[in-house]
Order: sequence, then C-alpha cells, then structure tokens
Amino acid sequence: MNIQTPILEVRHLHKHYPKIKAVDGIDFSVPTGICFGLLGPNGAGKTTTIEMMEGIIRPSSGEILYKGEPMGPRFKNEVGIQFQSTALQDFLTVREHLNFFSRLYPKNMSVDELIEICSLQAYLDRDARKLSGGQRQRMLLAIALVNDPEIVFLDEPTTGLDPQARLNFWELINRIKARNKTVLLTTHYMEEAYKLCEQIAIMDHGKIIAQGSPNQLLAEHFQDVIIELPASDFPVAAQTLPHRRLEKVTPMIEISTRDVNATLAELLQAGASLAGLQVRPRSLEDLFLELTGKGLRP
Ligand SMILES: Nc1ncnc2c1ncn2[C@@H]1O[C@H](COP(=O)(O)OP(=O)(O)OP(=O)(O)O)[C@@H](O)[C@H]1O
Repeated sequence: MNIQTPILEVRHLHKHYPKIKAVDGIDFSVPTGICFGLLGPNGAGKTTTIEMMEGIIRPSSGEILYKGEPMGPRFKNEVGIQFQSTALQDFLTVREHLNFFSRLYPKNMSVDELIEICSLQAYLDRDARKLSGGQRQRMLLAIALVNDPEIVFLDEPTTGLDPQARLNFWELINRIKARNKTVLLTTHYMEEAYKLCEQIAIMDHGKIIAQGSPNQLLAEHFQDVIIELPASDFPVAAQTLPHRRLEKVTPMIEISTRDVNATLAELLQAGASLAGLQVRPRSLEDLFLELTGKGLRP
C-alpha cells in the first residue's frame, strides 16, 4: 500500500430506501492510524454509513475502498467491529467469551493482551450478564480486537455510560490508537469527538455538511468567543450586546464577542456583576448547533 493511500475511502455513496435517502451521496477518506468521528443528529445516516463501510449492508450506489481496493476477504480479516451486547452468550464468563471469539479467527491478539488493553483483569470470571454498562463495553471492545484488526468500528460505544466509565473508555481508545490502529467512531458526545478524533465528518439528512479536524472546523466557522453569565446578572442596559438566553438548559446568558475586554467593560458599565462570569472558546457543540440547528442529546 502506498503510504498516502487512505485505509478507507468512501466515494459517491448512496443508500436509498423507498421513502428516504438514508445516505445521499457522501465522499470522505480515512487516513491510517487516526480516530475518525462520524457525527450527526438522530436519523442523519451515520449507522447506515457505518454499516455499509463494515460490509453489513449493500450500498444503492457508490463505492468503498479498503487500502485502495474494493472491499474483499482481506478487509474481513483486518476489521474489528464492536457488537451490541446481544452478541454475547448466556452463562459465559468474560474469559470464556474472549477464548470463544479468539478461536473464530486464524490471526489473534493473545487473550492476555486483550485483558490488559481493555482493563478486564478484575472481571475475568464474572458471568457477562452481571457486568456493569462500562465493563460490558470494555469486554465488547476486547471481542472487537480478538483478530488484532487494523481498523476498528465503534458505533456509539459510550452511550448510556456514566462520566467515569466514559472517561475509562476514552483511555482504551487511546491505547488502541497508540498501536497504530485506525478507529472509526460514531458518537453523540461532542466532547468525546473533540478529545479523541483527529478528523470528523458531520452528517445531516444523509449528506456530509462539514469535515476536517475539529480545530480546523472551529477556526473556519468562528472568530468569536463566548462570555457566559447567570441570567439574573445580565442587566437590561446590556441587552444590546449580541446574546442568547439558554433558559431551557440553564438560566444562563451567552454573549458572543470578538473583543472580550470591550464587552467586559460594557457589562460593567451596564451594572452587571461579573462574579459568576466565564469566558470560553467556541466548542464542537456550538458548531454542531450552528450547522444542524439541533442539540445533541442521546
Ligand atoms: N432499513 C431501513 N429501511 C427504511 N429506512 C431506514 C432503514 N434504515 C434506516 N432508515 C432510515 O434512514 C435514516 C438514517 O438512519 P440511521 O440509522 O443511519 O441514522 P443515524 O444517524 O445512525 O441515527 P441515530 O443517531 O438515531 O442512530 C433514518 O430516517 C432511518 O429511519
């Protein structure tokens, strides 16, 4: 493989159902060794896209290339897919699951390595049905890695996990990346995408509406920063500042500014208390809202 050849390339990909264009002509490429995030609101077409890339459903038209060639048996041997928990066998322990799935592939990562990477030491003899959400996701990740894949597909792997379990899972993804594996991730969590992904593509209505590195996209779309302060501290005299109320989320006011000093001076002059004030850069969540007009809540 030429060093420049992306590990995966999607060209003019469509998936049309009788009543909907689930995926409507998308193009992107995934360089080797990065974490690539596919983002979008509910129904955007992420799962349909990822399932075509995994070879689970057939595109209506377009093509997907693996290492520059149409997907074939080589791809099947070199891909790892994190299954949903329904793929687990009743009554088997974590160790038994890893042994069971390892035997299905000619090429393996050793069970000891899987245990180490996915931090499963403490649960090896536990019945898989008795694992917490975070522990189950770690075991499913280990199963996705049994064939020592070059590319790993993770479809919303942290949905429903508590913040600590999500943080633990991010650490595992970083361990996988450190082994030069490519990760294809879908997520509803913008912070997750920002922390893990070198590149993202944002989908809506079956199309890609933005793609690039998170920081590059933020720089392209925003030149301002946000000043946040409690709505109760926002004086009437400052209403001319460009602001928006977040009443539905928190009783806060967000003020967009390119000149923080000038805006702070204006707020003080209008009699605002700055005690509860925060200044933050624009986030991927802001970008997502701006591009799709929708909040991201799993
Ligand atoms: N087999 C199918 N038959 C008909 N319509 C489908 C089928 N699969 C998906 N769709 C529709 O295609 C659109 C895209 O669905 P998809 O599951 O890919 O979205 P998504 O971005 O993964 O959403 P979510 O974040 O909710 O998982 C949706 O409107 C969905 O209802």
